[in-house]
Amino acid sequence: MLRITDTSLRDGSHHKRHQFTADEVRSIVAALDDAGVPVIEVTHGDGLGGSSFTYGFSKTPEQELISVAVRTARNAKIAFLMLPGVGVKDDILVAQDNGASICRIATHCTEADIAVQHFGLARERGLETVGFLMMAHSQPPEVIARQGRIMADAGCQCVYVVDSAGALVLEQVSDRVSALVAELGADAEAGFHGHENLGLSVANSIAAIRAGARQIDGSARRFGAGAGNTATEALVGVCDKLGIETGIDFFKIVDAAEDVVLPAMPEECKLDRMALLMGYAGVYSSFLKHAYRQAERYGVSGAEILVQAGERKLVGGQEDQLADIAINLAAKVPR
Ligand SMILES: C[C@H](O)CC(=O)C(=O)O
Ligand SMILES: [Mn+2]
Repeated sequence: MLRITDTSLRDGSHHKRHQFTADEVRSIVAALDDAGVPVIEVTHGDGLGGSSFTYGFSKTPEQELISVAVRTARNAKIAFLMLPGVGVKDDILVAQDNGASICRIATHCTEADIAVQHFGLARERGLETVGFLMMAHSQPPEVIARQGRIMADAGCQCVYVVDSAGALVLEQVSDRVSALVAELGADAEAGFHGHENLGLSVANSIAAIRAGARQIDGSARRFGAGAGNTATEALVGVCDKLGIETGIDFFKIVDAAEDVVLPAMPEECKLDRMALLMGYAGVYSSFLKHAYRQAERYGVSGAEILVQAGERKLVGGQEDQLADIAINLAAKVPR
């Protein structure tokens, strides 16, 4: 059976500027769990420890949200995300104490080695592990496979191709997933996390499944960074039609997305000019809100900030450079 992880309560945190309340988490987890979603990810958008000046402060401490999610879910497992350096090993232990059982560790797709000790700790403590190779469009399949091998050797049980920029197009997904599957063999599974910036997240997820991915991320109502993630409910419907079992009830997940998740969203995730530019230029989806903020602050074009972020090949953690680009634009510094 394909395993779908719903990340609306983690990737959606970017879109909500990390302002989830305990009540929202409670009602969304209850609805997703009732629909049969097997894994629900809950954390600050930038992972454990993300609540900060750089990334934006959480309204409710993420560990409290994790506890609420664990107490609410009857069947779903609760996962958390951590980026080594943003969070630290102790954060993993606290999340486990709060009842989370799946530890997802994300690195830029050339830097898997910074996660080795975190995978080791998570496995030692009996947590299930997932590895995220972020900005996977920026490296060819063989590099993704080599980096996946580093994660698997460190104890990662499923390595994800993460299309953080929503920039991958169909075969570019299957080529990366196939390379991972060939490299990992029986040592670990492969997964895929998509963004909708070029309107391809469901199709890309199917390409990933056909290339051998066993785990796929979705977000109900696409609640996520940029144009949002693969809509969980659309993915479930397409999987039903293709005969791919997910264990999720299509009618219940459609209702959950519309009646419970949508009311918690500040607005729908839009496939607009800014999102399309991100997909086209290969820009990290979670830069979107930061780009809007800097554009407003310095009176410059948000679209131009994103285009230059793509030219600079910025990666997650370089949010401060968006301010630098905006300042240069305002001062009309030639690039
Ligand atoms: C920390 C990022 O938001 C992880 C992610 O969802 C992505 O790279 O995409
Ligand atoms: Mn994402």
